[in-house]
Amino acid sequence: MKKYDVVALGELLIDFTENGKSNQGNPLFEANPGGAPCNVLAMLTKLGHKTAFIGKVGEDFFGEQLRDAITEVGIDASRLCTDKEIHTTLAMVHTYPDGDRDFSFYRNPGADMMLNKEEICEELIKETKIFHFGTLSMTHEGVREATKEAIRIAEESGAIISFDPNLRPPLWNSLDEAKEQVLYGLGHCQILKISDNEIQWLTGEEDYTAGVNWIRERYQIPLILVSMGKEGSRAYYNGSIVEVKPFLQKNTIETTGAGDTFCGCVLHYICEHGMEDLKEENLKDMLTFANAAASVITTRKGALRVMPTREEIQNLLVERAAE
Ligand SMILES: Nc1ncnc2c1ncn2[C@@H]1O[C@H](COP(=O)(O)OP(=O)(O)O)[C@@H](O)[C@H]1O
Ligand SMILES: O=C(O)C[C@@H](O)[C@H](O)C(=O)COP(=O)(O)O
Repeated sequence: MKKYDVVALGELLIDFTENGKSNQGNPLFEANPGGAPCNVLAMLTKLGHKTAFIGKVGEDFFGEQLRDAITEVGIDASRLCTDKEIHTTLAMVHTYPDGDRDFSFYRNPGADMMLNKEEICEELIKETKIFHFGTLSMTHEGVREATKEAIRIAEESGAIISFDPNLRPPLWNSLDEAKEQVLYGLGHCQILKISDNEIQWLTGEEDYTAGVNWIRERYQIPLILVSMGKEGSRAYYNGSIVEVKPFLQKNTIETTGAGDTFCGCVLHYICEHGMEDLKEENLKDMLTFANAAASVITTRKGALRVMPTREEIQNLLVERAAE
């Protein structure tokens, strides 16, 4: 019996989310704990799963805030390292009127990039059913080596590997380098969550199914999820393709963390049902639950601390089914 359901590695940072204007008319920003892999764990923890995080923050005020936040939501933070010299990574989140967002990162360098191979705890990774990662931990050499070491251990111990590229182009020296690392991720995962714009960029295919076929001709990934923002999501599993419409909300304010919430719910479903022999009705249930949860997060600022409860998600499902 493994101790953890999901262990994730990657960035833990502060998302400065725009929140109104000061009396002088200057923009105000709210310091929300964020970082894609930890957002995923926060959703899983909310649904009752045992999770742990591997990453690095600075020995500073924001680093402490982040350690407190992930501990408070119930993620095991025993392998969250601190860097004495490099500050915690920060991201400014610029929100558009429809809730969509863009990031400006303050990471030159940032503490999340300073994680190194020696800090990877083999014992912890051996104790997880699922290992999850993205590509912010692959933008620079040292942390990339650490990520690959963690993947090696996870593979050796028979964990299911989950990958969400979360491509942030300004963080890469070149997009060719980004592509090379995304392809590395594809070669080492059994669950891929990829967004509409990422699959188009990676494969050169406008059509998502053609994009998935491009991936499948090169890599054997049993479960591929394409998240399509306001269009909902699709699951590709063996020969099945299932699409579920989104749960549009009247009060969407910003979509940061929607993809991570969605991904957390997919991993939740896999923790409960396994990866074998998923039927179309399973895939539909999984996507419906994940879309519903993700839509709730678009009505809240931040994500990590405010993940929906199982009850909130179920209430939304019941409410929409009755419409
Ligand atoms: N504006 C929105 N309203 C309702 N649901 C949304 C909205 N944007 C995203 N979602 C839900 O969140 C999921 C993930 O969002 P998406 O933007 O595709 O991910 P990512 O943040 O990784 O780019 C979507 O599949 C959809 O179900
Ligand atoms: O980790 C990142 O890539 C950026 C973070 O600032 C943010 O918290 C995030 O994870 C957004 O993820 P998404 O909106 O779910 O794609």
